[in-house]
Amino acid sequence: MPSPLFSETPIWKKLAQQAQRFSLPKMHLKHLLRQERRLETFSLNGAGLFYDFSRQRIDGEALGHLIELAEARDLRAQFRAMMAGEKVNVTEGRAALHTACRSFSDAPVRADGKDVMPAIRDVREKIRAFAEKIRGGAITGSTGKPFRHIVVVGIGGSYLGAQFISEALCAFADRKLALHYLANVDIHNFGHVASRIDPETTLWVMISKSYTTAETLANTKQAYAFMEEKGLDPSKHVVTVTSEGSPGDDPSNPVIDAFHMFNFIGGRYSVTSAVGGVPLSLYLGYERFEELLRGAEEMDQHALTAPPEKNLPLMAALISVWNNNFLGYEAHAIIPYAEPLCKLAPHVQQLYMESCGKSVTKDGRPLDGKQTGVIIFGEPGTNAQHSFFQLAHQGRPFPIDFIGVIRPQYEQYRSESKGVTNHQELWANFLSQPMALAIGKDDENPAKVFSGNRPSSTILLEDLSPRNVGRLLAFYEHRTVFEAFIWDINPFDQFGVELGKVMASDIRSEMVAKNGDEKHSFQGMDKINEFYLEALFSGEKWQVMREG
Ligand SMILES: O=P(O)(O)OC[C@H]1O[C@](O)(CO)[C@@H](O)[C@@H]1O
Repeated sequence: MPSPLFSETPIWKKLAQQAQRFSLPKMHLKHLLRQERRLETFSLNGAGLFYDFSRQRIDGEALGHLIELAEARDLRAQFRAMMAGEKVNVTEGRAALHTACRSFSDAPVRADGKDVMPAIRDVREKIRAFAEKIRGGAITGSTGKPFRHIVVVGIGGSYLGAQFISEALCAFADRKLALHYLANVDIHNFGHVASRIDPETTLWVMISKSYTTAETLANTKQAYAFMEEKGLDPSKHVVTVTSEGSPGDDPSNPVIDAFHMFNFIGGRYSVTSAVGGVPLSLYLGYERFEELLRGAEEMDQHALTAPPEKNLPLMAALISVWNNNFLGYEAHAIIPYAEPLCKLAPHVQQLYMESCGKSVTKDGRPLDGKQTGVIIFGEPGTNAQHSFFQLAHQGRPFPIDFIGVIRPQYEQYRSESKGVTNHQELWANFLSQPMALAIGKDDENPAKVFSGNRPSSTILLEDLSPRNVGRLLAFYEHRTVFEAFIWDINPFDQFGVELGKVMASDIRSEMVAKNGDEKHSFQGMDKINEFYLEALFSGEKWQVMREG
């Protein structure tokens, strides 16, 4: 029996009624914030994170109904099924076992009846040994020099997670190693990287689960041509991370080493597999990668075992659904007041928008667009304050996650300006922004009125250690899947990326024909694309446009 559509459940109706109360002036956040014990009532501690939702447009009654929602949709049972290896990715007939990647327990985890843990432990061990050899100089490039540059080639889930973590933890990185990312097929990305590396001391890490992704294959070819042009032997400069049996898992194409990821791990959930493990262990050392895994494991266990009213990612999912489906916000910003988390928002953007950007339930029943994910974006504070916060304060409202860190990674720099350290200045803003958004301000001049009543949550970490970053990573992963479980959508497939790829393939065929025969005509294509292809190949139409 499929579960009823969320919008047809009694709890949906109750929540919709609750939401109406929040349009009353007395429910403005400036009043709600005066409630006694507001912070204590609407905040949680768990797995090393503090999650404060006291500045959300919520009260005890609405919260009670949200907890009821968690029970009505059986969220923890769905999460348990995911962690136990059931085929929760129903449209692709697969398990979603990213949590197994960071399990250090002796308990088996079965997918298709087979314990996946031995293979996962083997990969971890292989990563540890490999990273030690590269970092210690036991494996060198083809001219015998130790590696000093790592170029990670991959896109989407085979890139964004590693980039988020490597930025977050770069204070711990080996100073002798520079890390570069080559994701975009745009030749500017390659040119930029090529101009910053020393080819002889460069290790290329090719990451692709499928090894069919056009951008990654094009960049891999470019890298091979570059190495050969420099007289280097690619087999001594390349390592691959891919699925067993993929086109890249090819023994006839020798590489220094090959690491497997598994089909039960989705790209955007793969940073704790070899996808993140190889580049992060090279850059930070395996021990730090393992600390990250242990932090993620703590959050996994918390999400699995804590009851809904104490469960951080589950509560964050409930709040997000409340904001989206019942209060009508269509976007959500992630604003870390911590520069090392500068790539958190792009990572969560893919994680969440690829997972929750769906239009049907997991068994194919149509949903209206308002019943699935919102638009995620973000930038670190205080930079965000000087770019788009004008709109956040006086334009269209959107909920925000403010993320703060008590102790910075660089505690040694303590000079003061206006009587405070840089970190204290950062905190003054980190504290003022959610308050200003919530409370607002009246003014005789309408242009200076702040309507307030703009919701936000605050997430606090003690520091940016690998363990805490792992906890944060898993918090957002679980928040994402809990939301999907509420809507009954599949957060593990991504058919929405296919149509554009197919169309690109048709256009590519036209380009191939033109490259082979300059007389090839684009006539017969749709008129708009004909125009652009003419512009690309001849420049004439562009000329016409400029003259016109
Ligand atoms: O690891 P691959 O197979 O190269 O895929 C890269 C990315 O492309 C996507 O399929 C979407 O375009 C992502 O889901 C995936 O992470």
